[in-house]
Amino acid sequence: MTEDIVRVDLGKRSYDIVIGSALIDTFGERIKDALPKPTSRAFILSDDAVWGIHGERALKSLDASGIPAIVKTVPSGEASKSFANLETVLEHFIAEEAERNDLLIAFGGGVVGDLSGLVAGLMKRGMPFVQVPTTLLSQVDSSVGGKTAINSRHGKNLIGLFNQPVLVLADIDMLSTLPPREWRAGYAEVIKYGLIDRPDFFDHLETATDAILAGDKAELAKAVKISCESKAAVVAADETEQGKRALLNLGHTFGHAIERARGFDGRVLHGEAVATGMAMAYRYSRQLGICPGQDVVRVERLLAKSGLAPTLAALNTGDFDANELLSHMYQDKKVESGALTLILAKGIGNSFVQKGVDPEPLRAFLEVETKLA
Ligand SMILES: NC(=O)c1ccc[n+]([C@@H]2O[C@H](COP(=O)([O-])OP(=O)(O)OC[C@H]3O[C@@H](n4cnc5c(N)ncnc54)[C@H](O)[C@@H]3O)[C@@H](O)[C@H]2O)c1
Ligand SMILES: O=C(O)C(=O)C[C@@H](O)[C@H](O)[C@H](O)COP(=O)(O)O
Ligand SMILES: [Zn+2]
Repeated sequence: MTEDIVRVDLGKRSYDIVIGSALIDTFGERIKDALPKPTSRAFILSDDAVWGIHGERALKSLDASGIPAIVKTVPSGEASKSFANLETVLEHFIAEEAERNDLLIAFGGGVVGDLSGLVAGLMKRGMPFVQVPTTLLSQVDSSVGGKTAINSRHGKNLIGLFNQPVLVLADIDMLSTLPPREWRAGYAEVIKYGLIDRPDFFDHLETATDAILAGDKAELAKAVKISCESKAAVVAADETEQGKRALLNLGHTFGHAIERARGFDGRVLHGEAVATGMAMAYRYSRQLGICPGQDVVRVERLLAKSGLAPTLAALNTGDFDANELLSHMYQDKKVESGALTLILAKGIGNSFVQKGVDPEPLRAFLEVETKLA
């Protein structure tokens, strides 16, 4: 398989996303240019499961390139995006005398990536970091764009920094060990790009879903590349979400409220919540009379075909309370002067940012959503 390179164009902080096969075997050589000095060490942050499966190969490659490595793992899962882990990881790397001219490597999914980016930004006021995303979700979304965060008891990603990596290495072969549920969750963010502004991509996904979720390499590489191109273009235009970057948040105001309602305990994964949140955004758009009903049906159908839940009930985690969901939505980072911002849609591939959302019709909508079968 040939490699694809997608550039994230951010002036001095521009970087490449390398998408390919067996990248991990040449990992050491590939990060050499990202090392601030020839003597820099690699500080690797991973999670227990990913490191158990892929760590040995990564270390072998670093060793072959003569790059010393210090490894720290955290438990797998969303609960690791916590203050406690942030402290543990920082103190561990500081005890190992990490220097600003060393390189931090995020080796894992979005949890490890979000935590690592924050660690890298805080460590001695900043050290460079490389993203090595190992889940579908992290290859198509979280490793790109520099949003880093941990969760607060009040909500999702509320403590964080914009901090761009210096390189992203997306080895699609690593996805061969990913559990099916994680494939599906990551695929929600792939569908998101079609829904935002790529109706052609959405059309393609309607026929290519089975192949992508079965790990067909050509289809997978194409989906990862298109997703990264879409995200890179938005990030280059609006790095810190002053405007159009908010489109990447389609389904997330609902989705993050769902995750918060379940306490980040793994019952609902991020991608699963985003899938349901996107269907809700489309249904709310239909209720407002701005989105054709047949587009909503297509969205719900593709999500269901992908093993994702178009409704809260289909998440199969019990009841949700409309008022609780609405109160969690008010912790969203897009809230302005106390008013909600939602990403709504005029159709498939035609999403837009709606500020100043009126809470009362939304509350009524949520009452209905929490009772849907
Ligand atoms: N920063 C951003 O722009 C951004 C974008 C989207 C999502 N996110 C965040 O990303 C997180 C979700 O990321 P995720 O879906 O990658 O979850 P994750 O990091 O929890 O990984 C999912 C699971 O898969 C396992 N795993 C990872 N790679 C594997 C592999 N190759 N083989 C076998 N198992 C593997 C992990 O151990 C974990 O149990 C959420 O916290 C979300 O908020 C951030
Ligand atoms: O990169 C972005 O911008 C996104 O919104 C991508 C989302 O998929 C991702 O989940 C992000 O972390 C959500 O951002 P937040 O600002 O709502 O926490
Ligand atoms: Zn997301």
